[in-house]
Amino acid sequence: WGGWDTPSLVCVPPLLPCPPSLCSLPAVDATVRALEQEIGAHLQDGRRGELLRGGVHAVIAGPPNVGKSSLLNLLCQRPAAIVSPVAGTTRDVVEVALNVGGYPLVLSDTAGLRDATDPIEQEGVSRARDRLQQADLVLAVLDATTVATEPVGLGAALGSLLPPLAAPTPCILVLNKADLLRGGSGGALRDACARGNPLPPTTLLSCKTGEGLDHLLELLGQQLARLCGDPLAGSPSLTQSRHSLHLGDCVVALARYGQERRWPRGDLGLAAERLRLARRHLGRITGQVGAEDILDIIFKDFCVGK
Ligand SMILES: Nc1nc2c(ncn2[C@@H]2O[C@H](COP(=O)(O)OP(=O)(O)OP(=O)(O)O)[C@@H](O)[C@H]2O)c(=O)[nH]1
Ligand SMILES: [Mg+2]
Repeated sequence: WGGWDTPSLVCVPPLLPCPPSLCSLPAVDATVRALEQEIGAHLQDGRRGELLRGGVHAVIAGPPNVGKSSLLNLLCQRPAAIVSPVAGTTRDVVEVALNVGGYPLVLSDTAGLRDATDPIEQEGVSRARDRLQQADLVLAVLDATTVATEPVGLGAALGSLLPPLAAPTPCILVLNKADLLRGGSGGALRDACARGNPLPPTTLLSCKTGEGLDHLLELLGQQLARLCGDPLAGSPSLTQSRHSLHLGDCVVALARYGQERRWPRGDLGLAAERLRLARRHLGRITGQVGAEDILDIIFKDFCVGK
């Protein structure tokens, strides 16, 4: 110790490596990695939160006159869609919101899928195909009195009915007009429904008598539970796309922090800036919001000015 006139002796030498117990960077790296993985797992929740908030979009599809509109009316317990014996009755998409077993369902009735010649019906079929591409769940309806009675034939009928979908979409096959089945075909179809493979969950139904409705509701409940998960179990779901967006940006910023730290000559200042950005994206969800976020929420959720 040389007193006040020898300041170099009291400075901590800047180039000495910091003792492991004091150096916090590896701990920060590990925490950031864990956070990145945790947020990534939330983002991989299969849109469960969004489905719980906005409803599972289920589309009723099938050839004309098989009872699609009758099915919609049966499920919503009111004559929401026009039913008639004339094939090609439904043109526009008819949408109803329902609650099935506590899960929100947005059910759409669509025009019968066929090569229509009438231009208005063609437009209806085109809208039906568009809806199918956006569906979270498909209720494919066939006429039980005209289909093959063994699973392979039924699977082929289903395959030729549905257009190739953008993503693998869960499906329930409904064989309607069961009240009209004669002879042994009812039994054969029941066997096919029970056997499953290569069919999706399949049920016989009569929209006229209500026979098979309980089984259909059971299958619907199972699919909804699979799509939405149990909202009371596990980690909270992301119920708004805004949350997913900010969490996605946050993960990107955390990943860039990691890149900066792995790079042999990575810049600690830039790495810190990545963390600051990540924190800002999280803040947009947790309440540290900017003016633009407030406007966003007002216009999105409260519809002021629309
Ligand atoms: N017997 C019997 N008839 C039914 C059943 N479901 C529907 N129908 C009749 O089948 C006809 C067509 O029913 P819709 O519900 O309009 O059929 P759709 O598939 O919507 O027809 P499009 O809109 O033309 O594609 C109507 O006459 C219904 O009353 C059923 O379970 N049993
Ligand atoms: Mg219809």
